[in-house]
Amino acid sequence: MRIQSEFVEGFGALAELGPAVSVFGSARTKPGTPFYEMGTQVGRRLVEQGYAVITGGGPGAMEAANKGARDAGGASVGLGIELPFEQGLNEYVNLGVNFRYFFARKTMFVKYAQGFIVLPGGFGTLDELFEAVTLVQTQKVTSFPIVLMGTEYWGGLFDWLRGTVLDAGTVSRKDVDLLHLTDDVDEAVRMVTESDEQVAPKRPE
Ligand SMILES: C/C(=C\CNc1ncnc2c1ncn2[C@@H]1O[C@H](COP(=O)(O)O)[C@@H](O)[C@H]1O)CO
Repeated sequence: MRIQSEFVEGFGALAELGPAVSVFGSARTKPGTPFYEMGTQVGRRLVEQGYAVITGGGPGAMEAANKGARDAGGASVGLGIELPFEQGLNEYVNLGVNFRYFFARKTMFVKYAQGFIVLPGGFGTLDELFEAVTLVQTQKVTSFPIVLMGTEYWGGLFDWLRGTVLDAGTVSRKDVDLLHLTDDVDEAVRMVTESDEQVAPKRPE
């Protein structure tokens, strides 16, 4: 069965990955733009801190993070998805797995990551962001940090959640505090790695 084999293949490919951070972001971010540069820096810094980088394996911000990770000599994972306008995995992926089903792929983003960094993005990125935060909120996964990068880009959403949504009582203070916001790559990487050290202080060499 195709669905089952996607889970089996994904688990098999990623089982030995070691510590990793999933990086989400727009498929439309163009090389040479500030957000693309931010993505490459994130990929690079994560690898320098001993983490593999997991992305959707596509163009834009995903490619940027994979490029940073690959150029820094680290594991650069791409979880590709079959789409009608598919472009294949970007050239900076050095461990790729392809999926037909979004839900099998999403399981891999969460199961093998110790944190999430979210670059500016559209519907796909928002879907991945809120899936991650819902799983943490409902304690279906360990409480991983979720860091949004780009204060100007995400500021409106962040303020809306902390204002309208919190005031309406549809989320709790604890829920909105799961999300962090910064422009600083080192701070973003520190937030995900420091929390991981607290959760898993000893990792086998
Ligand atoms: C839109 C274009 C190509 C799409 N190719 C994708 N390849 C892999 N993963 C993708 C793709 N598009 C979306 N995703 C996933 O959603 C997130 C980005 O979505 P957004 O709507 O662009 O923010 C990303 O993290 C992927 O996991 C042609 O440019």
